[in-house]
Amino acid sequence: MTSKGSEDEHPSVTLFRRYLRIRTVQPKPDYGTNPSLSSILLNSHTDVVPVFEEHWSHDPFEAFKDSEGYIYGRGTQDMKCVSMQYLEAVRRLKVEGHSFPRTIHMTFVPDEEIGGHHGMELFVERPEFRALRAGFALDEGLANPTDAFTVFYSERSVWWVRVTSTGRPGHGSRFIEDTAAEKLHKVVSSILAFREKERQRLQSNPHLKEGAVTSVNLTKLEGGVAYNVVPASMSAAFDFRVAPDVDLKAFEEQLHAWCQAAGEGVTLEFAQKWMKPRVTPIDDSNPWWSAFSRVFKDMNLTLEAEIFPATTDSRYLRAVGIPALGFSPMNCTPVLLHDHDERLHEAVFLRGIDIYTQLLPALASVPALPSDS
Ligand SMILES: CSCC[C@H](NC=O)C(=O)O
Ligand SMILES: [Zn+2]
Ligand SMILES: [Zn+2]
Repeated sequence: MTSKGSEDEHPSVTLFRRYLRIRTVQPKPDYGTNPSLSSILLNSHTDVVPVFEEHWSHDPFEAFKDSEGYIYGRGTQDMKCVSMQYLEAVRRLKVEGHSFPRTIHMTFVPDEEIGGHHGMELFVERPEFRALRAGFALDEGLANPTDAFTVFYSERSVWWVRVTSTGRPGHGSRFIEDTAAEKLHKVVSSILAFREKERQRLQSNPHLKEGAVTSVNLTKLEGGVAYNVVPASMSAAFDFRVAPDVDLKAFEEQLHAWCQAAGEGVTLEFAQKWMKPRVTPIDDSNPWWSAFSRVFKDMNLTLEAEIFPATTDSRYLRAVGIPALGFSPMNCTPVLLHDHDERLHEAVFLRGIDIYTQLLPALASVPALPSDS
């Protein structure tokens, strides 16, 4: 038999022949990996967000595939596709007998959808994580409805803020002075005016993408006991996503100033307050970026670099000094993460494996860097 190995060959013989193909010839033996170099980390989270089954065309956990090839399911985009593409690309490269100077690690982590506080946030502090010696990481991105692919080099800081307003209570028929509602209304107006300013700034500049401006939404209003009782306290909750170029200290002072301007007894508290925005450089000063972007050039694929509008586990990786890019290989695909009828075309999924099969050798072959020693 002269072929590369066949189905009737004993698997041990196939392995032996694969080993023989690795050129471990002195004086430059290709031993495969160089463990003195930092590794590549392929991260994905395994949890998914809840579903409203009544709004789905198909059972969201059946992985239904329609006659055109669209696969429906929670996690098809966010981000079970990526976990499986990593595995399939690595499997393909191993079957083909490749080895690279840098080790490739894959992590499958929990709890990302609820902030990663019991997942990646803890993991990056563990000795087991440090032992991976990750020099660069890939994590999730978003689909792109056009022919282009999007890559994310930073993300906005999540700030969840509750403003509580206290004031004078009384009978609902009276003109009571200094009510909680009036003061809360002032703060809500200030914050929503800021929201409108940022919205306009985004809308009027075609060069700005969503992640480059700060967003805020009023997401909860709480308080009150009865129609005819003026309450002593009311609160409003806001979901801020602060752009990475914002001075966070000054922004926090602005929030306090809006509360103070509304009157006495208006305070704020944070339910989430990310204070470590980081940006992975996307120019040739960053050899990881050079390797990553070169693959897209070579494959003749368009790449658009953006700031991730929400949060991912990449923030924890970047905060401990690991350059990370958020990338989910889905072009020509509407952004359906967290949505009803989340779906992905099987051809896009398969193409993604091809892309990782090109990307991983390039990243795992980045020559030794000063940061490796
Ligand atoms: C701070 S916990 C929130 C995490 C969530 N991540 C993905 O959707 C998000 O809302 O961005
Ligand atoms: Zn996700
Ligand atoms: Zn998600």
